[in-house]
Amino acid sequence: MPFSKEQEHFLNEFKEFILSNNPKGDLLQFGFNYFNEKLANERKLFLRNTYDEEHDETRNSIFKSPFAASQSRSTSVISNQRNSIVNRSTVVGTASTKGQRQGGDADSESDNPFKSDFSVCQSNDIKKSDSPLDPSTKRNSIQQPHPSSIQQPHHSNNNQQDINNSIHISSEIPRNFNALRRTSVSAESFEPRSFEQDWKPEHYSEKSPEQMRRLENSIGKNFLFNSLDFDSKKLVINSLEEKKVPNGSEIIKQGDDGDYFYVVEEGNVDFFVNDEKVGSSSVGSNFGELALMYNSPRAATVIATSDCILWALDRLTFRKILLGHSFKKRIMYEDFLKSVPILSSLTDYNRAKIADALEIETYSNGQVIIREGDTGENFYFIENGTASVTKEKEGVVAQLKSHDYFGEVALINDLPRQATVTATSDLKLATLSKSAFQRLLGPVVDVLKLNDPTRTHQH
Ligand SMILES: Nc1ncnc2c1ncn2[C@@H]1O[C@@H]2COP(=O)(O)O[C@H]2[C@H]1O
Repeated sequence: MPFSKEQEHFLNEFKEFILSNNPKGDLLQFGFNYFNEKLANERKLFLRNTYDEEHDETRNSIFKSPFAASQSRSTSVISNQRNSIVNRSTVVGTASTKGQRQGGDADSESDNPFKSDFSVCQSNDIKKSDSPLDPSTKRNSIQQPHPSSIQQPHHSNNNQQDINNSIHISSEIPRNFNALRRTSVSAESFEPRSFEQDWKPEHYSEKSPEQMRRLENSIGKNFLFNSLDFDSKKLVINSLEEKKVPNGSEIIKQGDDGDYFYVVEEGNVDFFVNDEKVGSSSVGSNFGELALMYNSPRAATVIATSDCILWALDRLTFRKILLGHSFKKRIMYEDFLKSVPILSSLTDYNRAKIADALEIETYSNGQVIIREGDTGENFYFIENGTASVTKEKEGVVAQLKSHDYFGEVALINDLPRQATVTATSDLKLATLSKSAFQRLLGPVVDVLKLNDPTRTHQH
């Protein structure tokens, strides 16, 4: 049977790529990288397209997404800053009179989404033979040499051409290529719409109406789930598997392939990168998303530090449902947050957590965002546009532009707002609540303090 046009094109493209890079040695790794990169780009384009569709009400808006430059579809992402994602019942903040707000608050993650009496269980006890949660598993130090950093798809900076041509794979053979070969690439296509009719997750098990109500009550508050429409939420709930994990178990091992994403109903876990503790989390939190999002090896080892009840979502359901919705902000804000100087010292993981917590506000030229003397509730990054900072006694004291931040002084010093900030163009802001600011910007607080514009006045 002859190849179809599409198949022929596909093969030719790969052939050309091999010819132009002339890889020597580990061809399999080379091929893996090529297709992994393609998959990542497909995902990114998909997310942007979905974002476009969701935001088409303001296609003519003049606000620009930080990712706009990456699109030759100049009317697409650029023009999509709708004031709230109302149609999907995902709104957390409604449009305020000050500005318009959209997005979810990952802060709600810190609420206990599982606090209700939780006897809804699937009796999916962990299979000893193949489960990463095998309670008999002892914590081993990691044998496999492994890149400590989180592997992420390459993101060239921003134009459609770049996206299409962003496969820049070295033809050099990785020295320890066998040990480092990543095998977790997933062949699943990133087209949620195509499965909606017939696709059922592998571990799908209908919950009773009573179980459903209780599960929905408990996880509905988690930011991961409150962005889902009714059908997707039902699918996710029916796909969750309960995992009981004894204290001391290794739930995830750094370097392994990603199989499940976890939400903690009960108990505490610690995270280790290269055997060094990097954090911990407890009730209502979630983990294990990175390997599934980026098709990369597990970035950390996760150990239960008490008996835990976890809800696990399989990789495919995670990718098909949650990735397209709940983690969209991570993908959308990844490049932006990387390019904000104050955040450059943070790890990718910390920036991802910030992206989860961001909310978007839009203001028109002339609108006041914060007023001198008010109580400080939020911290802001300028995603697009300009603003001026004025003090009653001094007049204009600063001009702000894209990638600048403001609103930190009141939060770090526990003071009323020290100045008024006014939009001097249409303005798009990414904002963090005070609690998210305190929780997520801890590592950069010293730098914020050093840069505190009121510091010279105080000393
Ligand atoms: N500092 C950290 N670096 C990487 N992963 C972390 C960190 N802290 C917590 N984690 C979580 O540990 C998980 C290990 O599996 P994943 O790489 O899939 O996803 C990871 C994150 O959810």
